[in-house]
Amino acid sequence: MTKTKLYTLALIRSNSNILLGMKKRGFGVGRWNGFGGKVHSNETVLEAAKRELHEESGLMVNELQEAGTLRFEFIGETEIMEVHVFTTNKFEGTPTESEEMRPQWFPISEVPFDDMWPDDILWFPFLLKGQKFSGYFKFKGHSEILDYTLEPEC
Ligand SMILES: Nc1nc(NC2CC2)cc(N2CCOCC2)n1
Repeated sequence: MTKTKLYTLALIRSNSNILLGMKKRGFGVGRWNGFGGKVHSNETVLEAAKRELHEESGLMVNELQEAGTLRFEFIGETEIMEVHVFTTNKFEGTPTESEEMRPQWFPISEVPFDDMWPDDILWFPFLLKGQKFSGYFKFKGHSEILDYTLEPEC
């Protein structure tokens, strides 16, 4: 019986730069990513996105824009990961290293896709154009996408 687990992912923009964090431990360790994680049972997805962003980067946001939804299946595992992606260019604070993440600004033209989750290069163009998206990815392990669907979502 497949079980869906909710996650958040926040991508912070500033002019032509995007803030990514190097994951220092746990799921996705060694890869650059936006900031996010599990949604707790006592919070909304939006509350979780703001909490995780602050915990992992030190940044505070009043609002986050919904950017898209990504669902991930892993061969041999029953859990589906449902990742709600958000973005904003309005934030307060200075990016600060946490136990989880080492933040760094990247020019949009220099996003280090080779050191990110393999799905990111596929949906980033939608994010950067401000076009909401919906994607489903079937992974074998943590580096091979067996197949996927990805479409704009109004
Ligand atoms: N960029 C990205 N790509 C992902 N791909 C799936 C693992 C194969 C997951 C993910 N996150 C999941 C955990 O919470 C943060 C975002 N973030």
